[in-house]
Amino acid sequence: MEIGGSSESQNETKKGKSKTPRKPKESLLKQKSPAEFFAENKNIAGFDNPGKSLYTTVRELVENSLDSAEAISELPVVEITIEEIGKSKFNSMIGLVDRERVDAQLYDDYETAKAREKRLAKEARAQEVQAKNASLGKKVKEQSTMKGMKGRGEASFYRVTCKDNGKGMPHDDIPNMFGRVLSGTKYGLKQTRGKFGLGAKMALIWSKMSTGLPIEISSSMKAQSYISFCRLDIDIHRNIPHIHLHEKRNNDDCWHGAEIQVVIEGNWTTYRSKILHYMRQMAVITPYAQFLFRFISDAPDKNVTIKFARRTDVMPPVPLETKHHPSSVDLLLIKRLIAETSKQNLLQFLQHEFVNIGKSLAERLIGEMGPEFSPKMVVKSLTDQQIVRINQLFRQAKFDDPTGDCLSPAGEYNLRLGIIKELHPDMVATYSGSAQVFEGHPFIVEAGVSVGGKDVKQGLNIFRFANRIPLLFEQGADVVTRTALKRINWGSYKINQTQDKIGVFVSVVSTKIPFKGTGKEYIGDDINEIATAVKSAIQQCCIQLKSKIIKKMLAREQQERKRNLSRYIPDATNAVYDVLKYMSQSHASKKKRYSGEEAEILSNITANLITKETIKEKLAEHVEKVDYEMALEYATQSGVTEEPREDIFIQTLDPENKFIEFQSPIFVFRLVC
Ligand SMILES: Nc1ncnc2c1ncn2[C@@H]1O[C@H](COP(=O)(O)OP(=O)(O)OP(=O)(O)O)[C@@H](O)[C@H]1O
Repeated sequence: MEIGGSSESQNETKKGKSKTPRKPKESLLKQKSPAEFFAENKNIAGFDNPGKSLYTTVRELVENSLDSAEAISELPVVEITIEEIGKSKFNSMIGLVDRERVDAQLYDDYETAKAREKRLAKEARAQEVQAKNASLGKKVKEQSTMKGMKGRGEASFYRVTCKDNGKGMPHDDIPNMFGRVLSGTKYGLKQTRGKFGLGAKMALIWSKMSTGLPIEISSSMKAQSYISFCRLDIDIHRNIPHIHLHEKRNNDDCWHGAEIQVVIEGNWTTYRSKILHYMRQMAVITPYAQFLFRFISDAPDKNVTIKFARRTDVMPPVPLETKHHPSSVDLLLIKRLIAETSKQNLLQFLQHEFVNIGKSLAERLIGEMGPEFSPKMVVKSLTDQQIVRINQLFRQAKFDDPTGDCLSPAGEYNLRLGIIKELHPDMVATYSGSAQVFEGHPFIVEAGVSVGGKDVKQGLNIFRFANRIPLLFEQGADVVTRTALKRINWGSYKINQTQDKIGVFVSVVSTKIPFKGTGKEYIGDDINEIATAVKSAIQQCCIQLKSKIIKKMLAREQQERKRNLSRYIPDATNAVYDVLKYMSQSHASKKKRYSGEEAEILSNITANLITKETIKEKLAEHVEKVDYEMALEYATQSGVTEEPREDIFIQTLDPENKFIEFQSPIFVFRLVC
């Protein structure tokens, strides 16, 4: 790849036709370190602009904290604080003296008197239009007074701190974990939120680019007598940590976990809602974690404190590290596995370094490779050609699919809890699919579909999760959105796609999520296996909902019928009474004689023993009876043998709040101790 060139060589190109003999061309070849590459292309890691960088920094730190607590089966407690730092405070932090503007015209936001006049006139006109619209009851748009301003404007700085109760980090590893791009502990074949060994370093690179300040890490591992403290930044060109301070401090409180602090440029105003949505959705998919989110500003009215309480103590099982499936490997990987294996011969290597290759299959595979292969041959002596042969066979042979045992899906219970907590829907259905396979990697799709609820807009409200990370960006291209919009016939499940308030929650877990880009923002729609599993999981939820919806519709119709019949009771009473009165008069005056039961009724009318009130009561009783009989008939037909049931969820006793909550979609029952 040609990256830039020396000024000399550029001059040469410009001059082009010079007749002077050319000097031998200097080589244009240059190298870049991974840190340099990501610093120059930070958008591919989710650091597109200051606002998005603030969001991604929060994400990366929170996800590391959750991975870390879950790795030691500790119910996560994560505290995240974003502290706004004014320009003066920031300057004093870096030892820079504030300076007043002297040459005003030098600045990008300088406005000439004429331009100011023009702008004010325009704003006044806009205000007039707004006032007019408001008086007509029309929606008014917020006016931006600084619209059209040139330049990047004043930067805003934030100190982001994330503290957890996780496993901490070994003292000596901390510098590389935070100061060397593409280094991490999550490269193994395991379901984790982190994968690339990049996130925390990107936060540091961004802080270096925007504020020049280092990152600070405090960490202690379980039962460790000291807390490691490290202040470092990164040598971008060499991709190595540049350590300012690395020391051991007392750990008198026997704390374990990590606290990471970084000062970056950001934009809280534009990304406030994204960050809060992220935290809310993270709390939904991780109801066994407790989050404390704080935004601290110089203006106290802008402060935000949200505690997302733990809703359950049930943690999904810890994801397990697994071995490669033979259909997911390539030449490079086979070579690496050969270099790293502790097994001596080919038979042992095949048996122990891959899943789904038992002894007899390994023997058959070796037989199939050709006469120069044997079970006892030393695996490290395989030639390049022989490795190609193994790879070819792996691609063509049939292997059992990997099981999903190593995965840790959120679980239907957690998903349901999250949906109820988030949307308070009228009805909800959840489904957990069985493990499927994409390119040798197992994956599980879980889905939840809800109808109704508070703060839910009409139409589809889509919530996506991958390895239990909420995905908030690039929604349009994501497999879940596309499937919900285009491949589900909502009408056939009695759900109105545009009028109903529909919540669609889909969570995918895998040893390898095929994200588009390192920013982990969406899963493409081009993977058939995943698209099919997503569609089927949503459909399963819809099938469950359909029967609930039909029952509700029938109940509503019945209610309607009853109301309609009851509406006629007063008129029917008058009519029946008038007829009976007339008949009773004929009977009494002997104009027309009635006998038996009829005569008895007519006498009771005359004697005022049957009044309008009596008829009204009888008619009402009849409507009730008809309604009950119809309900019974419906219940017999549809096989309903019990009273309707409602799921309820019990929240654990929180030591701070002495109460237990029973939560159901329609009520919360609080037991105070
Ligand atoms: N809060 C933490 N507690 C314990 N270890 C941590 C913590 N934060 C980071 N680490 C360690 O530092 C390593 C590097 O973190 P980083 O965020 O750069 O990458 P990652 O999480 O491995 O992958 P990704 O780039 O996909 O997020 C992690 O693999 C982990 O071992």
